[in-house]
Amino acid sequence: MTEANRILLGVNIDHVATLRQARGTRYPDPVKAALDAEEAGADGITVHLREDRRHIQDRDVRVLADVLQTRMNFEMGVTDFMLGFAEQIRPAHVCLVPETRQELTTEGGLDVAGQEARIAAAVERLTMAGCEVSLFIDAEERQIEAAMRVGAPVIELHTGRYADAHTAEEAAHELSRIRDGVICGLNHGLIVNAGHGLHYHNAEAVAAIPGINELNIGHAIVAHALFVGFKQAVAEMKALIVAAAYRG
Ligand SMILES: CC(=O)[C@@H](O)[C@H](O)COP(=O)(O)O
Ligand SMILES: NCC(=O)COP(=O)(O)O
Repeated sequence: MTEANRILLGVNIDHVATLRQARGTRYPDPVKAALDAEEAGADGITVHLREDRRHIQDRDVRVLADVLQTRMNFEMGVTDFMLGFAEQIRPAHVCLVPETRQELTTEGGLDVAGQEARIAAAVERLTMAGCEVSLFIDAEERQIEAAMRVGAPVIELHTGRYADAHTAEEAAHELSRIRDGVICGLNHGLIVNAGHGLHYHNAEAVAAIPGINELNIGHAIVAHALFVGFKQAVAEMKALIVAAAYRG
């Protein structure tokens, strides 16, 4: 395998915490899931500390920061509280995401082009704290160019529209938008990740896009883990995307 067809898997453990929060129990523990994921080949662990704390809690992030062997990708909305929290924790990666309280899940990409000064200030604060900042955006040229202007070295392209496509034509169209986004990001010197809604039947096509650096996948892995165990679920996803990237 060469640098050109290497792909990384970031495992999002939010929905292990969703199950715990549903009953207010101490289990299942997302920290245990993170450690199992690392043993099974995860290259990093993603957590989204939502403003409404529906899944991951502040303590989870603090404990993970102490115990992870790989690296944390900390997803957060652009708020003063979250910026201060990230400055304390100093995760290796911070991914800025849009957030509304009522949404079922993250619905679209961050509008970087529409709020460049605000995002640039956040990127600068986080960079000063030693975090590599990525922006979770739609695969649109104007958002990718804005990401570059605000100084973020990394973008994560939102694959939700591809994942939610109802027909093969729609999926092909959304996939080609992601492919164009990857090319555009690389041409602007950015590291390009992707994620959201990817599962065992749709991730390969995204992994096969040349130049993509990392896929962040959570819900599908946690769901599959119910039947095969967490390590096996992670190992299967890792094998699937690595093989797809290798085939190209
Ligand atoms: C930003 C993103 O795409 C994911 O982290 C997603 O937010 C997972 O958590 P939710 O299901 O709470 O949206
Ligand atoms: N940023 C996307 C992510 O971390 C995982 O999203 P999902 O696989 O839970 O939809």
